[in-house]
Amino acid sequence: MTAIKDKTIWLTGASSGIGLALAQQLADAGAALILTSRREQQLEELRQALPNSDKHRVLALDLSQPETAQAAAEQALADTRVDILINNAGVSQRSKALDTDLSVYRQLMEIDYFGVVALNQVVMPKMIEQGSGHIVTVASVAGKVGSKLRSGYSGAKFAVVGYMDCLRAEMAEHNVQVTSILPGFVNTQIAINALQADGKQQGHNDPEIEQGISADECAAGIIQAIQADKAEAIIGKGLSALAPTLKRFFPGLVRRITAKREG
Ligand SMILES: NC(=O)c1ccc[n+]([C@@H]2O[C@H](COP(=O)([O-])OP(=O)(O)OC[C@H]3O[C@@H](n4cnc5c(N)ncnc54)[C@H](O)[C@@H]3O)[C@@H](O)[C@H]2O)c1
Repeated sequence: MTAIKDKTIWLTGASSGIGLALAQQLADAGAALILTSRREQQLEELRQALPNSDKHRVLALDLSQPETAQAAAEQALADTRVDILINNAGVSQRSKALDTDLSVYRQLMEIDYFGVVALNQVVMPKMIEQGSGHIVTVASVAGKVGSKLRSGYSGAKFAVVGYMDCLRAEMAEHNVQVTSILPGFVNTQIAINALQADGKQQGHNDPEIEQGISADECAAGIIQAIQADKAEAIIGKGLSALAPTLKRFFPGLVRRITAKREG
């Protein structure tokens, strides 16, 4: 059982969507937060608006440059205990495999995969020394089931789910919990910020994302999964949340559905 109150929690992607909802709920629950995303000013405004603002701090990092982000975080957190790391920052994709520039695949891997590996390497030595800790990554149902227009995103999310499985095996002897979160559709900026074939943002929402669960519901589910030390938690409703189970028992059905659906 992982407690939240008075824990130091490093949260990435805190400026928007699921991360913003997590920041609010974790601060309400009495955590001391290290807030990460790219823009320092935006994070500082968030920090000041949170309950117990003096307990929280800001650490702006660009996870599309994992080596630079890792070095900056190592320096900034050298003397800081981290009880829980929540790797939530991420970027999605809306483009066909046939058209997508190789640089877009690399960018998705940098942020959604290498960014996670880089920050985990900052906290792992601390957690091993502490004899406890919890590493959480917000992956996706797309890390279990592929569908159209997401070949790079799904590739990065499948990779991160596999990496987290290995990490769980290696961290067990150190009393470090490892949790992968697999959200279905959640109504955030994810589709608006999704990369297209040329690397430009899509700039508009998708109907299925608009009809997804709220960021608040998703954040509440993530906190429950952390508290219960779940290895993996699917959070969502409808087909997007059922997809991993359907794929396991009815793979042919899932292949037919994904070939038919436009996104
Ligand atoms: N919304 C969904 O339907 C959905 C479904 C499954 C998984 N997810 C995952 O949930 C996580 C949060 O996404 P969201 O839905 O809140 O989307 P969002 O676009 O609203 O938020 C993404 C967050 O990641 C940060 N980020 C993006 N690129 C970054 C970079 N280079 N460096 C540092 N921070 C960066 C953004 O600043 C923002 O805070 C992502 O990992 C996403 O893949 C979302």
